[in-house]
Amino acid sequence: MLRAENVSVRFGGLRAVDDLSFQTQTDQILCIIGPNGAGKTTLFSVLSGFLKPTEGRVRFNDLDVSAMRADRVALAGIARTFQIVKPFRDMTVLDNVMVGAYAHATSYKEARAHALSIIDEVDLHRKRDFLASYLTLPDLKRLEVARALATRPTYLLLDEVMAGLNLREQHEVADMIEKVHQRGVGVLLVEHSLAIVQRLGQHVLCMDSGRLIAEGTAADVIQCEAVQVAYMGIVNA
Ligand SMILES: Nc1ncnc2c1ncn2[C@@H]1O[C@H](COP(=O)(O)OP(=O)(O)OP(=O)(O)O)[C@@H](O)[C@H]1O
Repeated sequence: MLRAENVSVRFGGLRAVDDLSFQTQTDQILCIIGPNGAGKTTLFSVLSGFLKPTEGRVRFNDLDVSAMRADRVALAGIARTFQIVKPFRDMTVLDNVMVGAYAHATSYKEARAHALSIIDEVDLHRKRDFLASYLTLPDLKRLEVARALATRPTYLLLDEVMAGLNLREQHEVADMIEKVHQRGVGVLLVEHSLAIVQRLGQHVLCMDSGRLIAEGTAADVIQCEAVQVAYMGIVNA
């Protein structure tokens, strides 16, 4: 179970996240939507230990994530990707994924075997010896997910992993996310593409100005008047 309890994050006078609570389980794909600046990435930073909340806390099973360093949170089982892909560009795909695999591996052999199984899972096996700098954007996204998966997460936090992809590429990445989820990894997704939210989101949260303004099924949240006004810019919804 991953639970945010009354989490607030203030940057000076700005409440980037404002008294937000929710919980999710590994059997769920949770999508977080909201307009630019709503606080989605800030919330991910809190959930993954990169940022301490000003108020409230995050619980991951019995652990208080808000009191832990980001590297400890990752080791405990929460891995995140970033909006802007950040691979080691002058390293191969395999070496990039091995960096993540060393989080739990005790030998080169074990790290390599685990990295290869993850590379298979994300369909990058034919490109495992390519330098990351030679990958296309869709493959860079796969690599980003692979690097996170290599740390053996219980929860995988994907921040706008579809950004910059066309609809076909988005659905290919969605296929990969479903496959990962089916083997028991909890998935949290910050997503702008409503087609993907409708496909993947078993539970959807909508944020606006740091606050949670709607929560429920994708259909319910997308039809909610407050969401249509805040997110889709529909006046008199
Ligand atoms: N380190 C920071 N210092 C000051 N303000 C910040 C910082 N990080 C984020 N903010 C502000 O907090 C608010 C929430 O930002 P955040 O990036 O979490 O939103 P978001 O919903 O992820 O937006 P987007 O969809 O554009 O990525 C914004 O007003 C942003 O400018």
